[in-house]
Amino acid sequence: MPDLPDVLGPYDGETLVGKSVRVGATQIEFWDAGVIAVEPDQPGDKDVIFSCAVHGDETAPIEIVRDMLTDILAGKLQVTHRTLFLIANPAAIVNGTRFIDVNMNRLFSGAHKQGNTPEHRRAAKLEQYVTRFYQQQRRYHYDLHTAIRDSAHEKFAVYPFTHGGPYKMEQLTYLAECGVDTILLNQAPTTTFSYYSVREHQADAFTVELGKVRPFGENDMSRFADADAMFRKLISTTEIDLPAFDSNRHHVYDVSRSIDRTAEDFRLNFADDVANFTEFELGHLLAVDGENEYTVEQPGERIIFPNAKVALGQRALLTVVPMPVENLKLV
Ligand SMILES: O=C(O)CCC(=O)N[C@@H](CCC(=O)O)C(=O)O
Ligand SMILES: [Zn+2]
Repeated sequence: MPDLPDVLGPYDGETLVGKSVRVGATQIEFWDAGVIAVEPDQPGDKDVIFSCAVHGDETAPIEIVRDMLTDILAGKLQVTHRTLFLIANPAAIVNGTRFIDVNMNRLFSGAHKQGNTPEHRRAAKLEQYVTRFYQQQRRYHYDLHTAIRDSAHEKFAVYPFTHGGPYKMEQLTYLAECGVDTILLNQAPTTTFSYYSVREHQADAFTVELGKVRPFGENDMSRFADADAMFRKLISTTEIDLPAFDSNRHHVYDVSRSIDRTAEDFRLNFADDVANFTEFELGHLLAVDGENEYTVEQPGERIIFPNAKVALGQRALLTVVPMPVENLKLV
């Protein structure tokens, strides 16, 4: 298992916390371990957050963030817009696990007040850092992840619940340019990091799934080239020149059901290697939660994020149904 400094370069923060360095016309401040604010002297009108390692074993996003930081510190990537990098759970990275005590991506929007583990405390601090950071009117937050399973759509993003608000064509196009051609529309409030930024800070925020979880050293970084290039473009260009919105580029799925594990004897009725977005026929038994059986209720219903090992009371499976892009309220 690599030590934190090996995987993050100098960004573990123990030596840098409270310090700042100057690179050209940019100040780089180390607010905390894994919390790095990049402040151009004459910033543009966007505030951009990239977070990674909300799940500590999702290594590709950590490498993408590390490489951006390395290039910023070397003066090779010039930042135009204020940018905050959040390496959310360094302890879980060192441990090589999704989390230490609890899943951090269930602890935002105040849910961290329900406990006192290191993850609860870190989630509370991350909220404070986000609040401290956002100043401009145009706010963005891309919370970068990789998924446990293979996926029929390798790259996809969760569009947090908009409370009836429209979906932004510009954001869908930006994500498609990143290679993220598939969007899940969440239809309820959650305690995820991306929903927190949407709800509390009116940011355009997304959970972005960039591929499959792999250990450090096993990521094929060429698979992230488009995303990496667009992330860099976002922070270094005053206004990105995006192509016009094209509905044919996007696969959209509506979240149909969120199935929680409530019983000790929870099981999924399909194999561990069944990929995200796999469709089952109507009536197929998907999961058994104690006395309750969950079967496919709608034609075209597909599974996503299945995980029988989640803690009691947590989401063990989502189901989604395809939605024609034409049905979306777009702006
Ligand atoms: O692959 C999996 O089963 C989990 C991948 C993952 O961490 N997904 C996020 C999605 C967050 C969201 O719904 O916005 C999570 O479960 O936290
Ligand atoms: Zn994740």
